[in-house]
Amino acid sequence: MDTSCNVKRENENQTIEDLKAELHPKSNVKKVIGIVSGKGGVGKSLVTSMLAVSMKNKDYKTAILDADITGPSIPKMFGLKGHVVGNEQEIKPAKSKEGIDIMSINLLLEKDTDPVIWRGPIIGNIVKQFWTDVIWEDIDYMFIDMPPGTGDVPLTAFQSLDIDGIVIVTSPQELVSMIVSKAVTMADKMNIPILGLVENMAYFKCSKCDNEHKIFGESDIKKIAAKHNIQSIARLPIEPKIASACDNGEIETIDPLWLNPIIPSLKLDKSKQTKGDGKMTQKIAIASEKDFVSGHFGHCEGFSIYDIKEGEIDKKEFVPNPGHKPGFLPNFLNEQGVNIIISGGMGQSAINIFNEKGIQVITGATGNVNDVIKDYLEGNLRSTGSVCRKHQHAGECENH
Ligand SMILES: Nc1ncnc2c1ncn2[C@@H]1O[C@H](COP(=O)(O)OP(=O)(O)OP(=O)(O)O)[C@@H](O)[C@H]1O
Repeated sequence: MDTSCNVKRENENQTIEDLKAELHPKSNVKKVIGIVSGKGGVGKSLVTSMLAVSMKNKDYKTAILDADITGPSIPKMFGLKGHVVGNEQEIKPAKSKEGIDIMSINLLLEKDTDPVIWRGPIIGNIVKQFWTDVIWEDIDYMFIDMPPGTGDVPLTAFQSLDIDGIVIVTSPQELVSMIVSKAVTMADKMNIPILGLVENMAYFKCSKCDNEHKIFGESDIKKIAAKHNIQSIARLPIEPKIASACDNGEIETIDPLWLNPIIPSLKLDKSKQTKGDGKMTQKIAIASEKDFVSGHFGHCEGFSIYDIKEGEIDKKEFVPNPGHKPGFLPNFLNEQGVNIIISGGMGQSAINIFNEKGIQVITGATGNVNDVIKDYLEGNLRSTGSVCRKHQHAGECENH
């Protein structure tokens, strides 16, 4: 027996597409990534901020829409205090120190400690207005710090904004498997791909013994990702420097290397790709002695140069060291198109020249070059900032 009534509910045939709000006519955003989590406090805003910094460092024009209306932490992480300017027709986003465009409810409140106690529909409307009324000018990547959870509020945000993909943030204290399943179901319903999974607070690296301690026990994040066919996983440690950077509004000073494993999955669609074309390729040079990282940049035997395409090694070649006159090698490697240089040690003047040219320097690396590049691609290689001083290896590290 058919127990359903024949009256069609209003909106029954309305597709999710119909609910999508239009960007302001003056806005132009190429790729929109939503960052979601099962609950508050797991590091969703941190990952949103670090992804924005990471893409900004790769020369993309980047923005953050803080849709976490009841717990807006983005302005604090970037040290933004002032109010945004706007009128009835349009609002200009605030700019971070490094030039990331940011919109958050905290930039509209009288005091940033004022609580936001509105209910779901009002919150949904504010998120929508951040999308429709703010001028997002020529943005390559917009990262949306979504409201936590998988309930009504994030659902409305998903339905009204044109999101290209989501990144899920979890922490080991959560019921990770359940949270990921819920987020996957929500994304499936919306037909939005899951681009990556970030496990925040995955371990603590002790500065004395250099071991990784799994404070919350072993995680089965890889199994969970495989179950849901999520390819890209990044792990963030519990890191006091991160906590103090968040508290002091200095998130842009934190090197977001840990998130490298998921960066390739953010690539711009071909249809939307314009000036960002090709930036998902990288050229990484490792100062080498045969197959090992050289301790002395200037006097190394040569450079193992890797072409990286979408996170994978596409080509590797060995380029002999053409000579170590001061200032010569950084220019030489720049001409080769190198974006990142990895070495055991390096002199400060060489580091300065690389920095001026926008080439990232990672020092303190040791071991086989193939292991080092693997560590880099998995987000596990950190720069110690090791600088060779004159008295240690005169001339060898391009120190003067
Ligand atoms: N990996 C980490 N190492 C050290 N501190 C961390 C780390 N991740 C997060 N924190 C700390 O936890 C705080 C909360 O993180 P964050 O604001 O990103 O969480 P959230 O999931 O966005 O929470 P909410 O939704 O409540 O805003 C940060 O301000 C930071 O101080």
